[in-house]
Amino acid sequence: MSISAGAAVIPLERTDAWSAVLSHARATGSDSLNALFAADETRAQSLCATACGLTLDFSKQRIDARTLELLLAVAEARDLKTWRTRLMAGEAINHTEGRAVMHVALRAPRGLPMFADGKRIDGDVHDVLDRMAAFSERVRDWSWRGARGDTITDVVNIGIGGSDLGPRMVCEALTAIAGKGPRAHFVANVDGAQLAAVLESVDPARTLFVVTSKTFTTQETMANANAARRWLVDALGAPAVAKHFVAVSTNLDAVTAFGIEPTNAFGFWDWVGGRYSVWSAVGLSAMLRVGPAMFRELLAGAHAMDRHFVEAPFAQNLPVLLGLLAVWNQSALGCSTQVIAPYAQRLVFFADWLQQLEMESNGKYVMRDGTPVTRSTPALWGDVGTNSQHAFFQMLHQGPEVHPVDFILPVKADHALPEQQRLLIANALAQAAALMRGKTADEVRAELVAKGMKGEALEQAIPHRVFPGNRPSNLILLPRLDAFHLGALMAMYEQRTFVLSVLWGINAYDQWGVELGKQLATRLLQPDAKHDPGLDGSTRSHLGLLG
Ligand SMILES: O=P(O)(O)OC[C@H]1O[C@](O)(CO)[C@@H](O)[C@@H]1O
Repeated sequence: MSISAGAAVIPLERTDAWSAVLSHARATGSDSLNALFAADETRAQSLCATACGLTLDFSKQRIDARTLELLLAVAEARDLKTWRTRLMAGEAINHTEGRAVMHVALRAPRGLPMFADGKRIDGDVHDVLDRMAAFSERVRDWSWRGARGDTITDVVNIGIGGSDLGPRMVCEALTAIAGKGPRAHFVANVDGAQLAAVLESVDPARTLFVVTSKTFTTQETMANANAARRWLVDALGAPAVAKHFVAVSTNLDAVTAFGIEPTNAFGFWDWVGGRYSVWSAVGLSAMLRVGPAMFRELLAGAHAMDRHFVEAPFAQNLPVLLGLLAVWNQSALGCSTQVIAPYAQRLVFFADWLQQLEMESNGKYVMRDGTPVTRSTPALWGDVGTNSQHAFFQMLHQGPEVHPVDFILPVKADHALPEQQRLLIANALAQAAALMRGKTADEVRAELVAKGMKGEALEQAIPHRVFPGNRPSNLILLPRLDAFHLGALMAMYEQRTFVLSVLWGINAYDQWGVELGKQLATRLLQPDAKHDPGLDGSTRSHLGLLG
């Protein structure tokens, strides 16, 4: 059953529910966060929700109880419940491609009936998972041998976008607690520097390449996979490909054409979007590194969050709250970007993963019915704390625009350096508090006078040291960065992206915007490109660079 593309979408900003939010915002707009906390010390408890072990403290958002009520009414008015039902039922909500969106089925427990476009899919999902697990065990227990009989010490994932960012992020996040396993390497960039560096560091006889590509046609991935195969064949001969290459794809014909045996191919389906695919066979490289048991824990955490998303009332529903707050910050407060600051070195690739998830999903100029969005969807960016405090936090504190921050903090560390964990936690809390409280000119003056400054020097110094404050943030706490809580965290953001798409009236599941550049790159590589009348003079003048 497909969703009608023609159904007119009313922009969020033109709905009565949103007008009510804005009227309230105008009436309370001058209330600072400091004043809101002074008036109600309990807001830290009342503006807080928990699920699957995660806590979302949103008391440092510029809202009061009434704002929240009105935002929840917006979710109702945008028919979020109906859309959620359509998503979970496997209807073809990706109407521009006529596809269901069923990454939730990839993490559902065995036996739970799941459907895509009316067809039951959970059996196929678990068949592939079981094959991945069996294969991973063989590599990890050293019964899988390379062409010369060697054990596999290194796994190289070749893929880009969703075929890279998810497994790379999960590997980085969980390797520290995963115990022994092959080393995992990730090659995404068509810049040969990345593949060359990896090939220099591994032994062909002990290396397994996992070519990961939903389409198996992506230019960068196929160029890297072909180069890796040439390198392997040069070292070990053509028959070695069968023992050193496996593939992950929905396009099994192309996999066979590449020369990878069907028994070494792990499939998935067109109802899995690339940026939502880490839960599928796309997670194979991560599973090889962390083991099937830990990978299944990741899936269990994500499934727990899916259940929470479906079952919890909106007022306590983490993805719903995050989506509403993001829309509030963007459309009511005019914030054009959203910052992600995980206070966990092991989440160093989290913002990268999330960027593709959010911006490839909701970075659209039209709504579902093809009419323009009324506001741009916010850019999302970030990096780990505390490093980012010494990079872009200056702008967050004193820049002219407000950029709301999600602070993500796993509380208990898995290393034996407790004092550093205390420092990390103190820094995360301090940054959120500083963004909110700011520092007034009077406070600065008092500090400088106490240091003996006076006169013109004092007056000139003051504005540079003032912090405007009143800058909103969420604090997201995980008890620990283990597979279950990582899965829950990722699924929470995936569902937040879905909520945003519903509030804005966008189809989050196509990505036509990546096509034009790809087409042009292919045209530029044609021998007669310099005669291509469709190319501008500037681009044509640089064609000589291609040699
Ligand atoms: O897995 P594939 O088909 O190689 O695609 C890689 C990536 O390219 C895109 O299609 C465009 O960037 C992403 O959606 C996808 O994750």
